Amino acid sequence: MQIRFESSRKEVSQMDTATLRENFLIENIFQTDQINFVYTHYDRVMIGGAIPAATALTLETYGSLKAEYFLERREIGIINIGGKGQVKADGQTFEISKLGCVYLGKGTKEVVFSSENEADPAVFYLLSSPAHQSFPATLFTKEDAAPAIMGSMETSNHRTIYKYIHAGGIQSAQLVMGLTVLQPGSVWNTMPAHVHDRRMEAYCYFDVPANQRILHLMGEPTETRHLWLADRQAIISPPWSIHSGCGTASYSFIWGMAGENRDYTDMDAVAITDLR
Ligand SMILES: O=C[C@H](O)[C@@H](O)CC(=O)C(=O)O
Ligand SMILES: [Zn+2]
Repeated sequence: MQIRFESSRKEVSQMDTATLRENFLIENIFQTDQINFVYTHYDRVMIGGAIPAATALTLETYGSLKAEYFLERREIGIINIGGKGQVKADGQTFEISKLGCVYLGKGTKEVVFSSENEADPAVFYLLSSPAHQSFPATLFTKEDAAPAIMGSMETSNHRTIYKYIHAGGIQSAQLVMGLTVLQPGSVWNTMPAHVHDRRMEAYCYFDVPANQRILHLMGEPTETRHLWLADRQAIISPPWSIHSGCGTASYSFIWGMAGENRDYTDMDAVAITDLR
């Protein structure tokens, strides 16, 4: 497991492209028949992927967690961006289709990922944060998520936000998670941008056409930087950073946060005209 330490605002303002990418871009978590994680010290969030194809995959603990099992002191949100699959948690099986979400709380001992069809395997995005309290295992489909339409065609940011894990949805200790689907022809996410220094955030872009890219923006609002991301790549957003992107085609992405609260609307908006 790769461990990423924090960078200060000042350091980030002086990073070149390669250094920015080393610190914030997550390129290779999705590998067939593997579970891979990156551990970020921003709120101790773990960002991972699991593609069970030829075999089912069991979520194992990592030495650096010093825990008997992965979810001993953690909770996890799981969203499927691939074919139909299953998540088995302490004997309970959840069927999870594309864009479905399963939440598993602290104390869940055995977690197994599997796919219905090896040729079209489930692709599970995993986001885990420390938890002090246990909440029930819960499955949500995208229809359960009370979709919210945002933006407009005229400003190229027409998109649907599906909120799964948050104060008004699936209950958790601190994890907040959901996904956003851009309407055809719209390319901008999270514009106007915002910060929420009470919570870190991570984005994982998917359904990006192979020869297209996402121009992701980060940094303090008056000190922005950009990185080019491809399909199924994720990016860490420090609590003081904006997180916004523009695609060369329409796309979707999973967002997820951990920190001080679980209120989706706790954001400090940044006026477009104030960005630098
Ligand atoms: O704190 C919330 C997150 O940044 C995202 O939910 C924003 C987003 O999906 C969007 O505006 O497109
Ligand atoms: Zn945000």
